[in-house]
Amino acid sequence: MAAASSFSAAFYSGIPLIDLSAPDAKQLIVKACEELGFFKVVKHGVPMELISSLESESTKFFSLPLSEKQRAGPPSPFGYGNKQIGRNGDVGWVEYLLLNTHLESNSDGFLSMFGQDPQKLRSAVNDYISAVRNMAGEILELMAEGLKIQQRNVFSKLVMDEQSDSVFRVNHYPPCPDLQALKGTNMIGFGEHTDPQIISVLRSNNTSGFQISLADGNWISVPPDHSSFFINVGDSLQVMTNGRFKSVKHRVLTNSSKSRVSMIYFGGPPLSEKIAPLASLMQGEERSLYKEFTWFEYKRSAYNSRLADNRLVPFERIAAS
Ligand SMILES: C=C1C[C@]23C[C@@]1(O)CC[C@H]2[C@@]12CC[C@H](O)[C@@](C)(C(=O)O1)[C@H]2[C@@H]3C(=O)O
Ligand SMILES: O=C(O)CCC(=O)C(=O)O
Ligand SMILES: [Fe+2]
Repeated sequence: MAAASSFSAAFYSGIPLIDLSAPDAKQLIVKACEELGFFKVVKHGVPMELISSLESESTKFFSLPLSEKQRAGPPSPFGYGNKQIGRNGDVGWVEYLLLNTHLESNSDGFLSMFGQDPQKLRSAVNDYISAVRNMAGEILELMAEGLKIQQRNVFSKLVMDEQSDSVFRVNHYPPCPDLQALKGTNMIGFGEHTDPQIISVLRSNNTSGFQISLADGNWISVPPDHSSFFINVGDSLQVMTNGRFKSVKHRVLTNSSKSRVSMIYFGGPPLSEKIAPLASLMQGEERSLYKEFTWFEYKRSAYNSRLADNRLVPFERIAAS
């Protein structure tokens, strides 16, 4: 397993904090998406019981013997995975469940293998996804309003659509025993990458490890907060805003003594949806930085890439000289 090249950075105190109920939320969200592509959300309205219930059902699942968990894998692309991320050679100190948000679409009836009480995990996942999807929709509407786009559902309709190709993931990072031996070096739990979709909504327990990369290339550690959500701008939203919003590069480093459990909703558009910079956001002579593509085309290309690759390069327009 790879070690991160630097010591884990000190906690960063500059993460934008958005109170979803505040009147200035939309302007602050736009600023955060332009500067970092990342922010923390409080007063989000998602009941803590839903969050705790999913966390405890997931913890029960990950405590099962490996042989039982493996009955729900390997992820192809959905299912239980251990250390291998994607199918192109990436590895991390992590085990996970990767699910289609339309639970009935998950292959091979693997949902029925969800531990001792499959129904409980299944309904915890369903309730959680539906609450978080609504919150993502609300945030995407605030983004459109903050950008002064007339059609306030221009982004939200993509993830709220019945055909939306959204994904849900629960990651478990066990404490990393090799850490002591390596004295102060952190192993990679989940290697650096950007998320391909429109928006990612992350919630974790109180274990540190999540880092984002700033524009200057420095990595900063995000203080964990189990009662808040963290929002990542994904590649597709960067394209729709013609680069105005930044798809944030992030990674997870392991912890030597505590396990980390995170749950991430990746809000993606329907497969047939055409993704391109919105004409209404182009100012004056501004040129489109990206070629139009369907989400299906982007996804196919993304799933053939390595985690750390810049997946937008093949879709960039060459600037005219
Ligand atoms: C290495 C890979 C894993 C990934 C598919 C990919 O080929 C490149 C993008 C990766 C990523 C990152 C964000 C999400 O965790 C994810 C589910 C996604 O949509 O894109 C993963 C993919 C995965 O784990 O299958
Ligand atoms: O587990 C985490 O905290 C983040 C993982 C992540 O970035 C991902 O699954 O795409
Ligand atoms: Fe990610």
